[in-house]
Amino acid sequence: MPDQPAHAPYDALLLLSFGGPEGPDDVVPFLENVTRGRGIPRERLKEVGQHYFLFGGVSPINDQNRELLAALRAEFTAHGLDLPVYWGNRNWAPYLTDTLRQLVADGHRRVLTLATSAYASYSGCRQYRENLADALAALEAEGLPLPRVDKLRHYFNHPGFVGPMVEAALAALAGLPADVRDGAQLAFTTHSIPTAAADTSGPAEAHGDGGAYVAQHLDVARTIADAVRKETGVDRPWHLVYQSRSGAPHIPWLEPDICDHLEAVHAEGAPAVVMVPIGFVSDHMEVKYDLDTEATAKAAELGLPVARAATVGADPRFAAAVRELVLERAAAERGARPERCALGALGPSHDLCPVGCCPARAPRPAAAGADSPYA
Ligand SMILES: CC1=C(CCC(=O)O)c2cc3nc(cc4[nH]c(cc5[nH]c(cc1n2)c(C)c5CCC(=O)O)c(CCC(=O)O)c4C)C(CCC(=O)O)=C3C
Ligand SMILES: [Fe+2]
Repeated sequence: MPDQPAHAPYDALLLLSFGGPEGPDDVVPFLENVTRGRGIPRERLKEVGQHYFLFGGVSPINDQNRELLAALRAEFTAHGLDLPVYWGNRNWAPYLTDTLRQLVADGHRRVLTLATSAYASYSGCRQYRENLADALAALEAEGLPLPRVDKLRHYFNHPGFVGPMVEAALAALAGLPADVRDGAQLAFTTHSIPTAAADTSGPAEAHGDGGAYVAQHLDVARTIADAVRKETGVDRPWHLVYQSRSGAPHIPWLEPDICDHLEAVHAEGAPAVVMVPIGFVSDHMEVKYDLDTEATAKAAELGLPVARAATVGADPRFAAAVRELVLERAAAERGARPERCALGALGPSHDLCPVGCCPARAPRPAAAGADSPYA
C-alpha cells in the first residue's frame, strides 16, 4: 500500500473536554448540565456558582482549549501531518454531539479522541466514553453514518506531560523567598473523587487495592519529586492531596483536602509549600478558585508562604506528546508494535479500556472501549 499517511487509519482527532460558562447567563444552565442526575447538594451548587460569578461568569477552560487546539494544529502542520482537529465538550458549547455531526458531514469516519483528563477514573475516562456513546446514539437516530471512535491511552506518565510540570514546580520554587525555598514542601493536588470511585478506577486486575486513580497520581508525584530533588539537590517532603470535593458530607471522598493539609504541615513547622496541580491539564476554575483563591487565602491566614506551579496547558511539549501518541496508536491499529514512552513505575497505559474499567454506579453504554456497543 503506497503512501499511507502516518496517522492512518485515523482521519480526524477529537479534543474532548468538560466545557465551561462564557458569561454570567451561562453559569446556572452550565451547572445544571454538569450535575444532572448526580446528586450534588443544592448548597454546594450555590457555592460553586459563586466561584464562577467571582470571575465574571467566565470559566477559563474554553479559551485554554482554544489555545490547545491551536497548538495541536501548529504541531501537526509543522510535522506534515494532515489530520484535522475538532473540539467538543460534555457540558457546554461546542457540544460533543454537534461536533461529531460536523465531523461526519466533513466525511470523517475514523476518529481518535484526546480527552483533557490524563488519568483513569469514572469522571475522567468512562464518563467521557459514555458521552461519546450518547453522541453516537444521537447520530444513529438521525440516520447519519457512524464514525468509529477510539480514545488515546492515558497520558499521565508521558514525558511530554510530566516534563512541563517538573519545570513548573522548579519555577514555582524559584519564586518563593530565598530563606524558605530549601525547606519548601511539595503538595501535589488533584480532584477529590468518592473513595468508592477511586477504589474501582482502572482495569479490575491492574492496580490492586486503592485503584488506578491514586496509583497513577502517586507515580507522577514521585517522578516529579525525584526530578526536583535532582535539580535542586534538596530532598524535600512531598504529599499527594486533594481538592474540589463536592458530594454530600456523609459520602467518603479522597482526603486530605489541600486546605487541611496546609494547616497540618504549617502546624508541624513547614516553612513553605509549593502546590503542584498534577490532576489538571490546564488552569481552569478548579485551579483558579480552589487553589489560587481559597487555598492561597488559607495559607495567607496561616502566614505560610505558598506558590502554585503552572499546569501543562498548551505547552508545545504537550502538543508534541499528543502527536507522538496519535502516531503510536495509529501504528498499533495498523498492526505494528510502536515504541510507547512512559516515565515512572507503571508503564504505558492500555489503548483500549477493558470491560469493567472505571465502572459507573448505574451501567450505561460507553464507546471507545472493549465493552462499546459500537464497532
Ligand atoms: C476527576 C475530575 C476532574 C478531572 C478530570 C477532568 O478534567 O475531567 C474534573 C474536572 C472538572 N470539573 C469541572 C467542574 C465541575 N465538576 C463538578 C463535579 C464533580 N467533578 C468530579 C470529578 C472531576 N472533575 C466529581 C466526581 C464531581 C461530582 C459530581 C459528579 O460525579 O459528576 C461540578 C459540580 C459542582 C461541584 O463542584 O460540586 C463542576 C462545576 C471542570 C470545569 C472547570 C471550569 O469550568 O473551568 C473540570 C475540568
Ligand atoms: Fe469536576
